[in-house]
Amino acid sequence: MNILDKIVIDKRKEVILRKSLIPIKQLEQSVLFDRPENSLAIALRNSASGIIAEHKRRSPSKSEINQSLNVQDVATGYEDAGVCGMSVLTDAKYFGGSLDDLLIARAATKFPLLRKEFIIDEYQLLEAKAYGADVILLIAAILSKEEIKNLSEFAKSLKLNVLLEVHNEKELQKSIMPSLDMLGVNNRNLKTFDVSLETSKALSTLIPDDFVKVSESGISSIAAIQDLKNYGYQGFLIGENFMKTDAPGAHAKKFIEQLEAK
Ligand SMILES: O=P(O)(O)OC[C@@H](O)[C@@H](O)c1c[nH]c2ccccc12
Repeated sequence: MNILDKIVIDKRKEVILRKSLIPIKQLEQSVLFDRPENSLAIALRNSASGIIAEHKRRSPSKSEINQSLNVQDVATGYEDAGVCGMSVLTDAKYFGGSLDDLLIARAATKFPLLRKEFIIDEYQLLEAKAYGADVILLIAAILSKEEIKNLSEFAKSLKLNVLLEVHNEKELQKSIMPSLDMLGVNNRNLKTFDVSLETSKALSTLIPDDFVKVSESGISSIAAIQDLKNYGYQGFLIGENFMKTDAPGAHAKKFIEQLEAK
């Protein structure tokens, strides 16, 4: 069994437990529930840099990245840096994140927030909304076409943007549908952890132009972004390169300045 299978098995158990602890009604009563759409897709289309910066303490591929930072400082640092939006890992077991991280980031900022999670159930979309997310991630490798359709349509009804993540042509072919806003290509194979930016390049021509194209993972240089822009990418999801430093916001700021100077 690969790591992704393990994560999904644990996630199914976690969602059952969460549902029994917090009823849907309570999530819907969150003061954050009725917020208007705050579109990451539009922010990316209008941006010169297209950076989405991530909060990630650890990961199965890297174990520890940074355990000492405070999510509020990271969030305000990223917002000051001028990134288009922030991705917040909320999985606890494998990534050391939580829904409270999302809530803290929401309280501190106004830019679009992505709940970075292994979504398998509509309940997690209600949680995302209730804790302040504007965008959700759907991972094609763990969902059927039917599930992608149902979850993305439900997300749209909650005024959440949808970023659909693929890693190969087969996942892409089953996923293209109008209820998605952005198509992300993960350069990291979540089953083996191999990373190659060639994955984004190879899949770029197969993504219809009406979706904002996002390249995810393993991006650490200005040159890589310039290269990916030539393949039509408008969004660049960067985690470790910023999070491994003692001041992710300051590093994101410098990175964006260099990018915009080119
Ligand atoms: O830290 P990196 O290599 O810059 O990657 C960030 C992000 O793309 C990565 O964390 C990610 C992409 N898709 C995911 C799905 C689940 C968990 C994590 C991810």
